[in-house]
Amino acid sequence: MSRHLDMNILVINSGSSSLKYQLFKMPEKNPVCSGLAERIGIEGSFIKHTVYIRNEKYSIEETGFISNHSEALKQVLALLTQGDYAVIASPDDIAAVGHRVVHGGERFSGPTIITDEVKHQIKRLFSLAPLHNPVNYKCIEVAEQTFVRAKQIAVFDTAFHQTIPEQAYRYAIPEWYYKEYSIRVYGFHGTSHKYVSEQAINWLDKKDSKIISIHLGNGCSITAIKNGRSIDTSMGFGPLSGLMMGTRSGDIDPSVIFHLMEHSGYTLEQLSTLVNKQSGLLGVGGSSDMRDIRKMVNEGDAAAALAIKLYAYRIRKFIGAYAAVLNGIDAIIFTAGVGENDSNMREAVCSELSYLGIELDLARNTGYKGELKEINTADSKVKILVIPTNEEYEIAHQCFGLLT
Ligand SMILES: Nc1ncnc2c1ncn2[C@@H]1O[C@H](COP(=O)(O)OP(=O)(O)O)[C@@H](O)[C@H]1O
Ligand SMILES: CC(=O)OP(=O)(O)O
Ligand SMILES: [Mg+2]
Repeated sequence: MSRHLDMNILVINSGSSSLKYQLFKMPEKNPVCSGLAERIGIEGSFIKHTVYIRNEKYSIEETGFISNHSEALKQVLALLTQGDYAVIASPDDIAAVGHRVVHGGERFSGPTIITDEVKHQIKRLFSLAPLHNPVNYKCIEVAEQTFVRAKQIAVFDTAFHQTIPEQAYRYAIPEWYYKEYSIRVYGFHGTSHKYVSEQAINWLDKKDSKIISIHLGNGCSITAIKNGRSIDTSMGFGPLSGLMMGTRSGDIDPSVIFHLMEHSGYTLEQLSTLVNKQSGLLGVGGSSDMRDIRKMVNEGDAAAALAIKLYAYRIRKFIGAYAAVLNGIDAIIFTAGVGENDSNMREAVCSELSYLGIELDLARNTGYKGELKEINTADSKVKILVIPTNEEYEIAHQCFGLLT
């Protein structure tokens, strides 16, 4: 199946629990191949690799525990270059590798060629995005060693949120902390919020648009988007605040941290582990994976049922807040692993939002086929859209723009 291609851009999207990749022959939107390594670091890891030839797709799945992202990436590279499902003859066939990098601080507002200095900046931000930047950095190093002739390009999750106004990005602490330590809201999942909101704007065919984009993956965030620009978002200084997530707590009163430090002798590292890795769905319900939680709920598990309630409640609360921030809503978007696939979660979120003009059509809420779908009733004032995110295509598109 091996074939030679020219302007190939390989995109690596390392999330907190998964590694996704797609290879594009730009400017074509359809990928040459795509894949996903899931449940990295937890039981039941697997890699699914799919090759697209004309209108057919051919997939293989490899199972076996994958302990970390660099191991996952090495397996991916073997799939790309060896065996029946290989799509490139040699690593030199890749012109550029686009890397999703989660935290770019205030410095990066667009795609950036990775130099030693850029790597230094990514490293400096490790402590602010501990589940992501170290993994993103590792993937850059593995890619540099493998694709020695390719340009390595970073596309930052924070870039889309650089339009957030001061009243939303500043915390109510003395300015000195902003000036000296750059403490402010940065916001994350920007590539995803940008991509899905652009699809929604096309769908609405409306010049002035007020959109709430809800990204529910392992990490979760919600963004208020006015006329295509992010004006507020639930994640802040790091990808920890806001919604409840797979293993992250989302919003938590900082007094809880002070209390645990003072009375239980927790170290900084233990506290970071608690709110980043032991909380969210995992901490409340017993698994970080929504599919497991759903199974547990079906088996009558009360903790898993509570986890779902908390998760949906927090999203509803933010929709209310962002309706106020935007002074109205034209559309809400559900995207990413949970947002796209979990119709029960969409139902739980949309229930009791009719005062905002959000009316879900239960029949349309099912049978999602991986394409943009409108799931509101005909009378609903607000469109409810399920839109598959495609961070990889967005990254390839931005890399292509930078190179050409
Ligand atoms: N069919 C499904 N029903 C419910 N949840 C799902 C389904 N498919 C995937 N998910 C959930 O999506 C989440 C992962 O989303 P994803 O966007 O891939 O995460 P990330 O990119 O942050 O690693 C997991 O919690 C997983 O359980
Ligand atoms: C920023 C973030 O939380 O990313 P992910 O959802 O991929 O973990
Ligand atoms: Mg993700």
